[in-house]
Amino acid sequence: MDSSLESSSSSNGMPVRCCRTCKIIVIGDAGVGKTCLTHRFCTGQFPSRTEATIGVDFREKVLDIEGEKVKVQLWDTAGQERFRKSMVQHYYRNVHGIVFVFDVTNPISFRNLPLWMDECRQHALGPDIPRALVCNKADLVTSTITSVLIEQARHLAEVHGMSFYLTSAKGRKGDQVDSIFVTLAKSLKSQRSQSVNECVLQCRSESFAIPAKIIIAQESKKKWACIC
Ligand SMILES: Nc1nc2c(ncn2[C@@H]2O[C@H](COP(=O)(O)OP(=O)(O)OP(=O)(O)O)[C@@H](O)[C@H]2O)c(=O)[nH]1
Ligand SMILES: [Mg+2]
Repeated sequence: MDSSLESSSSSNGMPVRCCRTCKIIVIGDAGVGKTCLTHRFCTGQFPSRTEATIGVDFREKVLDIEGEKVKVQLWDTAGQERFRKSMVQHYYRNVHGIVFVFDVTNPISFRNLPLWMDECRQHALGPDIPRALVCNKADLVTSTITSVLIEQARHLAEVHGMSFYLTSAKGRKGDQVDSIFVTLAKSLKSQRSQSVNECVLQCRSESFAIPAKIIIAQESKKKWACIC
């Protein structure tokens, strides 16, 4: 799916603003809480019941990032192999950000993280794409075993240059859940600003053979596929 340029109309029918769309995929083993996390972020609620995701579920939320509207489009993917097989190619197309999730009560879901990272690499998602590692179900943390797992996860995140979050989709406060997606959207925005700045500098230092506006548009497209 492509990112898109959206516009809304004012009362006189003129477009009044546009909104960048960023695609963030949420991946990890079955049952780790991907659906609950994305649902919590978009609605503020923990779903009363969920079923295994089949293929993908889409959720969206428009954020105001430093005065700019950014539509965060979440791809809540299926963890079960049989429900994701036919969709994998679509998951990894035009991705702007990645959220890896594991369940703190399920060490296997932690040990499987390298497989999810490999799948990203196989689909040409490089380390330049902002990513987060989420240790979910923090409300169930009880023993030293889970504390050790959390420290290992923190280390893994550091090694791979990812931000780390200990969250509960069920907890009373949803701040940490919000932070995952808001921080990713912010880093995408700053990444884009940087690419535009680099571009402007490049235009200044080169011969202006190509109009600056066109180069900026091309650079922006790489990152967001949408310029306003
Ligand atoms: N206690 C607790 N339970 C959670 C939390 N997040 C999810 N769950 C429960 O974990 C189970 C699986 O949650 P889902 O969000 O459906 O998991 P998923 O990763 O989307 O699973 P698939 O769609 O099969 O890949 C459900 O019973 C949820 O209620 C959490 O933060 N705390
Ligand atoms: Mg799900």
